[in-house]
Amino acid sequence: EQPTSPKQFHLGMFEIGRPLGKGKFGRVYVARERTKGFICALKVLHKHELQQGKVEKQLRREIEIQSNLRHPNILRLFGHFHDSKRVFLILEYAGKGELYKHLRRETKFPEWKAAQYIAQMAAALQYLHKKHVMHRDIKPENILVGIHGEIKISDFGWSVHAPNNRRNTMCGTLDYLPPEMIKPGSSDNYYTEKVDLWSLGVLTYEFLVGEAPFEDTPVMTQRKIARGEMTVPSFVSPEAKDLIKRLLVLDPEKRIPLDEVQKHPWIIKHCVRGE
Ligand SMILES: Cn1ncc2ncnc(NCCc3cnc(NC(=O)Nc4cccc(C(F)(F)F)c4)s3)c21
Repeated sequence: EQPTSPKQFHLGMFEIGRPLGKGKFGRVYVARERTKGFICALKVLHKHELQQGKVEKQLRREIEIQSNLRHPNILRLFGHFHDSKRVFLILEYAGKGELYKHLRRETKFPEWKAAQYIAQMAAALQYLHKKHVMHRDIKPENILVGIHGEIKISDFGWSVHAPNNRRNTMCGTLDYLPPEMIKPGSSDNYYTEKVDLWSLGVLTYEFLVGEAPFEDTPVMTQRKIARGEMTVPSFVSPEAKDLIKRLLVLDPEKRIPLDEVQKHPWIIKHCVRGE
């Protein structure tokens, strides 16, 4: 009989629904798999754009890394297929869409909500780091919200296995880059998964304040990051400020580890046990 999870997918298997958004490299649609009515998100990438962007290897790495990840706060990549012109990613559908849209609409999150999101991020990052995978592009734009309000880290297009001493020129915002990825390279400027701890600190700040801590012109942002120069507004609670300060530490080795993030007083205060 028909194998339950056919390894071969093709476009005819899906009924395409509304567009969910468009990224740099392609669009995403809700899709329903015809035989079982299974709802997913289908990301369509155009091969010529991937070739022009010289990112085919990155995409293969993303597919390889993400197909082995199973965590409630990490968006699943169920499979992929291609036709003559396009590559398709079959992704878990996040029912409440993009987190950054919620953040922009609400300006900033109340401390209880920010703490729950950061606790879920820390759990997902702990799972990733145990597999020596660093995401390297943690920011609100890469976080989706599931139907039950849980967050899902997504878009592993920049993830790699740690440690990594190749400097991929990152595109997009500088706001989330840690100092060790900004400093002009001494030869041994390799970096580890601790880069995600810095980004978690930037994310905590942005959830509570509504803007990134080093936001400025590109040149000034790089300088502020390299010096760890930022101020936390007085409306942020002392506990939240303490966690931000322990994550935004210039020396990667001195950043608070993820298991201590999950036991931090600010997280404990807002995350009801056994929730
Ligand atoms: C908006 N939205 N709302 C609900 C919802 N539910 C699920 N998904 C959504 N959106 C898609 C989220 C993504 C997940 N994984 C991605 N991966 C990727 O885009 N990879 C990728 C692309 C181009 C180039 C490269 C390369 F080569 F550079 F590596 C890598 S995008 C949803």
